[in-house]
Amino acid sequence: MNKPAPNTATRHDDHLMSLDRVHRTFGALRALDDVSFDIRRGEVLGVAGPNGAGKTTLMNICTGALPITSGQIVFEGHRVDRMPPYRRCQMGIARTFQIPHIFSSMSVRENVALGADFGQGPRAHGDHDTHISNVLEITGLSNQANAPVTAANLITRKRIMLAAALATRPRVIFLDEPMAGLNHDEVESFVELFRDLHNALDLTLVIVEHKIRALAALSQRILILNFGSVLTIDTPEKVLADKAVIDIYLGTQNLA
Ligand SMILES: Nc1ncnc2c1ncn2[C@@H]1O[C@H](COP(=O)(O)OP(=O)(O)OP(=O)(O)O)[C@@H](O)[C@H]1O
Repeated sequence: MNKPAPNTATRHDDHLMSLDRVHRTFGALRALDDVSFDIRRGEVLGVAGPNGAGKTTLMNICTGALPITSGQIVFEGHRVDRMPPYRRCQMGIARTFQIPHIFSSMSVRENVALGADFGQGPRAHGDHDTHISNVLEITGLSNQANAPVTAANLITRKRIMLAAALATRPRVIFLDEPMAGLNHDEVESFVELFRDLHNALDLTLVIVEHKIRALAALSQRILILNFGSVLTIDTPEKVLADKAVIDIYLGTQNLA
């Protein structure tokens, strides 16, 4: 695959990905309305906001599931907003979904191998099997690698989807509500897992999550979307103390 020419005008070494005046409309509805922000290399960026604020749409336009209406998205100096999902994936942009997208008729290892195949491209590496084994190890799936996925519970399905995303050798993973449906102990174990992944790998994580305490524990910054616009983007401490954020979002959340 030929790499597109770098967009030097918008390149910034600290910025892995930049959104510039991005709009996404559905008919008259502005799901994303003039959204501009940068994702910093190596950060965990939390994304939160009320229902319908545009969080999933943001994931979709960054990863290629939806085109933008106007604006631009730059990743590692390259315009990516017109690229299909598989090309963005090969450049290092991966995602996971709120409801696990995995193949139940396949084994855990086969699901992860599909991710590795999908992520191949200009960054293809040598030892496929070792890479898959390493991903299974770091996601805690080694001891069930050859088991069929059929009987897996929700948290295991989420681990398999995460492992498949990691197998693509991403630079950034967009995670859409990774803690949804998990109980308190499972949330704690996922927070630990994300911390371990973030520390062990050269990874940037963008996490959409309603479980705001877990999100604050993980993130260096939190972006709050409201009616398709960026209300604020700052440290968890500042965002959680922001009166506008409390009024439009946190006041309606269960913070227990
Ligand atoms: N394919 C679509 N067609 C029409 N409208 C859509 C489509 N996808 C999203 N929307 C609308 O865009 C707005 C933003 O939706 P989105 O799913 O991005 O919000 P969200 O912040 O992820 O919400 P939630 O927290 O409930 O998941 C909503 O008003 C939604 O109804």
